Amino acid sequence: MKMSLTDPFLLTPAEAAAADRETDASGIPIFHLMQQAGFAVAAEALRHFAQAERFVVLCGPGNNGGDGFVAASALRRAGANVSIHLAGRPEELTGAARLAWLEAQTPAQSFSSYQPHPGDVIIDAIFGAGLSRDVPPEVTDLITRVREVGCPVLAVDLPSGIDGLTGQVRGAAFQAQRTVTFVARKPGHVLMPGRIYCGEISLAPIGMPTRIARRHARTVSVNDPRAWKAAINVQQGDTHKYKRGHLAVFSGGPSHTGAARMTASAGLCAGAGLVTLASPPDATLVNACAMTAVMVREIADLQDLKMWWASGKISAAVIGPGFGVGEGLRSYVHASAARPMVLDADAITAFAERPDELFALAAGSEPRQILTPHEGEFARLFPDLAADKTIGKLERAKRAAERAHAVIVYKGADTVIAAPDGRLLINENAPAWLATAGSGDVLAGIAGANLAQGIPAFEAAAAAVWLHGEAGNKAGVGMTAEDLIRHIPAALEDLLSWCRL
Ligand SMILES: NC(=O)C1=CN([C@@H]2O[C@H](COP(=O)(O)OP(=O)(O)OC[C@H]3O[C@@H](n4cnc5c(N)ncnc54)[C@H](O)[C@@H]3O)[C@@H](O)[C@H]2O)[C@@H](O)CC1
Ligand SMILES: Nc1ncnc2c1ncn2[C@@H]1O[C@H](COP(=O)(O)OP(=O)(O)O)[C@@H](O)[C@H]1O
Ligand SMILES: [K+]
Repeated sequence: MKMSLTDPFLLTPAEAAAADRETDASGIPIFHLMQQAGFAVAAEALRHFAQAERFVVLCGPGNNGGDGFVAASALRRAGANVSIHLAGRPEELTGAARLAWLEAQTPAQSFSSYQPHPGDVIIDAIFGAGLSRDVPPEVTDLITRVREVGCPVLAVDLPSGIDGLTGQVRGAAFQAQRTVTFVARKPGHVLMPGRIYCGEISLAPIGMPTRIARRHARTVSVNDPRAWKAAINVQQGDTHKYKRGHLAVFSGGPSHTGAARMTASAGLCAGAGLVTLASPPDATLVNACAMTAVMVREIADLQDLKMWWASGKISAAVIGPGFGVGEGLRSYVHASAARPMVLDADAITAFAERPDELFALAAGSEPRQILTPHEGEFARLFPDLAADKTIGKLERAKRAAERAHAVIVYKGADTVIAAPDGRLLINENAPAWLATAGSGDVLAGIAGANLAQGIPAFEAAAAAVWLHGEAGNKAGVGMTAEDLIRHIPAALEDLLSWCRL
C-alpha cells in the first residue's frame, strides 16, 4: 500500500469522523476502511518489527480497537504469534468494530491480565481520534507496565492518550516507536508533545476518496509553501531595490544594539531591497561601526519617526528586539499603527499591562501587524487564553489573532501561525537547534522583509517561519543566530524554486 506524508492537509478528529460518515454514505462502508487500516498496520508491523517474538494487540472499545482486531487477524494469517487484550467485554462492541471482532474469531484477554515481556511488540489500538477525556486508570497502569519493560509500541492512528486535536497528553500516553495513521494526519501528530509521542509516522490512504477527505479538511494545514506560494513575489529581471521594499528596524540603546542588528541583517538576506536600522542618537556610532549593507539612520524621537513614515520611503518595520520595554516603545507603536509591522520581544512585553490598547490600534483594517510571541510572551499578552487548559495551542492562537486583529506567530518547536479570519498553519520544519539566543530576532527580520515586499501579513509570517526552519536545517546543529542569517539566501533559493514550479 502506498504511504506518503507529502500532503499538507490535516483532519481534526471531528473532521475525520465526518469524512468517515460521508464515505460510508457514498457506498464505501466504514468496515471496508477499517479493514484497509488494519492491513496497513499489520504490514507496518511485519516490515519494521520482524524481530518480534509476539505481537500483543491492545484493543479499545471503539473503531481504533476495530483496526486492532483486523491487524491481529492479518498478523496471525501471516504466521505471527499474536495475543489480543481487550478493554471491557466483547459483547459491548458495536458497529464496524463488532464486525471486526467477529471476523477475528479469537479469544481475548483483559488488559489487567497482560504482563509485558521482552520480545513483545505492542500494537496500541486502544484509543485513536475518538479519545474524549483522560485515559482510565487501567490504561495508565498498562502504559506504565509497558514502559517499564521497554517493549516497542506501534500506535494505530495515534498513541493512546494523545489528543488528536491538541497533541496534549490526556493523563498518560504510550511513547510509540512508530505510528500508522490513515487518510491524513491529525493536528495532534504535528503539535507538541504529540509529535514526539508518535515516533516515526506513516500515512495509509485506506481507500477514502481524496475529494471527500479534502472537503472536510477546513481547519488547519501544515505550513508548507503550497499554502502561500502564490503570494510570494518571484523576482523578475526588471526589479530594483525600491521595488523590493524598504524595511526599518528599530535599535535599542547603546548597550542593546545586537538584537536589532541581527534582525536588520536577516531582513536584508531575506530579500528586502533596503534595510535601515533606526537608531537612537547615543547608539548611532556603535550601530554605524557594525553595519555595512544595512543603513543606519538617527531617529531621536517621535517627531523624527512621524516624519520618516510621512516621507513614504518605508514599506514596513520591525520593532521590539532589544528595544527596551517602556512608554517610548509604546509611543513608537502608536505612531506606526497603520503600517505593516512585526512586533516582537519587548514590543509584546511593553503591552502586557494594557493589551487592549495594542489590539485597538489594529482594529477595523486588513491585518498588517505580525505578533511573534513565544510561550512566555503569549501568556503576558493573552493570560486568560494561556491559562485555559481546556483548549490547545491551535485554539489559543486562533482566538488571540481574532482578538488582536493581527497575525499571531505563536513560536515554539510547533510554531502556529494564525490569522484573524481563522486561517491556521502548524510549522514542522524547524530543527531543535533553532532554540538559540537571537533566533527569534532573525525570524522577525525575515517576516519584516516579507512585509516590506508587499506580501500580506499571514503569508508573510508563514513564509518567514518556513524560511527560518529551512535556514536552520541548512546551518545545522551547533549554529548560532549569525550562522542562521548566512543560510537564509540558500533557503530562499529553495523557496523560489518551489514558487517557480
Ligand atoms: N477515516 C479514518 O481515519 C478511519 C479511522 N478508523 C479508526 O477509527 C478510530 C476512531 O474511532 P472512534 O471514533 O470509535 O474512536 P476511538 O476508537 O478512538 O475511541 C472511542 C471510544 O473510546 C471511548 N473513549 C474515548 N475516550 C475515552 C477515555 N478517556 N476513557 C474511556 N473510554 C474512552 C469512547 O466512548 C468510544 O467508545 C480512528 O482513530 C481510527 O483508528 C478506521 O477504523 C476507519 C477509517
Ligand atoms: N525545540 C525547538 N525546535 C524548533 N524550533 C524551536 C524550538 N524552540 C524554539 N524554536 C524556535 O526558535 C525561535 C526562538 O525564538 P525566541 O524564543 O524569541 O528566542 P530569542 O529571544 O532567543 O531570539 C523561534 O522561532 C522558535 O519557534
Ligand atoms: K491508538
